[in-house]
Amino acid sequence: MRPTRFQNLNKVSYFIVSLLCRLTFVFVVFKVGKGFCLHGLSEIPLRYLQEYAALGTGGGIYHFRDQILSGSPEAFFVMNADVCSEFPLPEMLDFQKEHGDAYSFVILGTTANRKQSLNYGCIVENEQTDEVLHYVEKPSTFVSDIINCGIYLFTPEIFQHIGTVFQKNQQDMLLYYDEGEEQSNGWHRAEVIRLEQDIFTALAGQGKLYVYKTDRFWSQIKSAGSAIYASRLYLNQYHTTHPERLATNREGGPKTRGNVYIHPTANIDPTAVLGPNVSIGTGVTIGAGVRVRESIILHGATLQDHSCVLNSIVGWGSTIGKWARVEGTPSDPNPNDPYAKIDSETLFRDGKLTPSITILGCNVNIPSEVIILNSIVLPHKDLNRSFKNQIIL
Ligand SMILES: Nc1nc2c(ncn2[C@@H]2O[C@H](COP(=O)(O)OP(=O)(O)O[C@H]3O[C@H](CO)[C@@H](O)[C@H](O)[C@@H]3O)[C@@H](O)[C@H]2O)c(=O)[nH]1
Repeated sequence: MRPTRFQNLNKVSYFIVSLLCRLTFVFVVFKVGKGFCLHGLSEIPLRYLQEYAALGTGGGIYHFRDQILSGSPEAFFVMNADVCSEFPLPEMLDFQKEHGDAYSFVILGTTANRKQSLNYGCIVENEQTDEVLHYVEKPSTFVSDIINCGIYLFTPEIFQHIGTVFQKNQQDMLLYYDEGEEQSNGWHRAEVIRLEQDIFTALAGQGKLYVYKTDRFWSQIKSAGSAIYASRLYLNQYHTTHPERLATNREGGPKTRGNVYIHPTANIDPTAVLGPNVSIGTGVTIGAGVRVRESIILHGATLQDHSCVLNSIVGWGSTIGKWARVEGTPSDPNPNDPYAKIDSETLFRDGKLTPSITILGCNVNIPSEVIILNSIVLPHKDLNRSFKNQIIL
């Protein structure tokens, strides 16, 4: 196994707490000898825990607390499933040891610009100690430019705090409801606990909650457009973590520009030009004269001769005909603002589809010599003409 930042780290389990598409990752850390230890990532046992209803991130982990705490871990990470990051987990563990007491909790924070900070949890810290003094979830006016990244380090003590909120919710429900079905409904509602509003807001200023600030890459992945941006961040990260994964210009291979990942099973004509920010999946076929930029081509797709794919995601097994052009509009953060984040905008603005990347679902067929612009094409569609700014069902 390749050495990773996690090597020498020992004994971890990994849980996914989920309901439908609501996902939270829980990453449990045990103490071995003097330090905290994590395994090589490929050896982590993975368990999938399914909530009976959406319980909120706090309620979800509280519901499964016995399983998370089995084996008496020293600490565990909780991570929102819709973020990408360098995930500085070892650094957060070190930070916890240096700051606060052994029972303190750590939030990963980063800096956002004033306007965008309103879309996130905002943290006011003590600049000397990094203690969280004040926490407001998505405030309506400016509170702080340090935002919550949705990555937390907890000790088992967090469950006492969540338990207190749970009991209070239960008492409130008992006061409210008298009988039967309504009461069981109330029981469920007592279990719904949001980490941010119900726990962090109360813990702020109590000497329990600290913020570890990162200036490394971090982004939400909430919209389709952010997938290409996230791919760019990870490809860039490969320069330090996995340089062998980045394609280089070799004789007989395609011409690459910037960061490009090519799966070894892909079959690419040497006259194709790929990059920057291109990821080519397993078994992809790319013909002569093809141009691909800022795109993700998923496994089994075929790009026929002289086709052009820009700012797009091409689904599994899709085919793009000769001389066809598949193009989207990037929705990257403002490159002139170092703290700008990607806007997780909705699909529609003023009743119109917002121009964004083009996405082809799986097994889509694009005929030769057409243009597909800023569109979302659902799976298994056989198109017969050009489309612009459309969702094709
Ligand atoms: N299992 C489970 N997961 C949940 C539930 N509710 C939310 N999640 C998961 O929790 C994550 C965030 O939930 P959102 O409700 O989408 O919140 P947000 O707008 O992304 O804001 C959160 O993330 C920001 C950083 O990306 C933070 O800045 C903000 O404070 C907050 O934590 C997602 O991965 C979501 O799937 C639930 O009931 N059950």
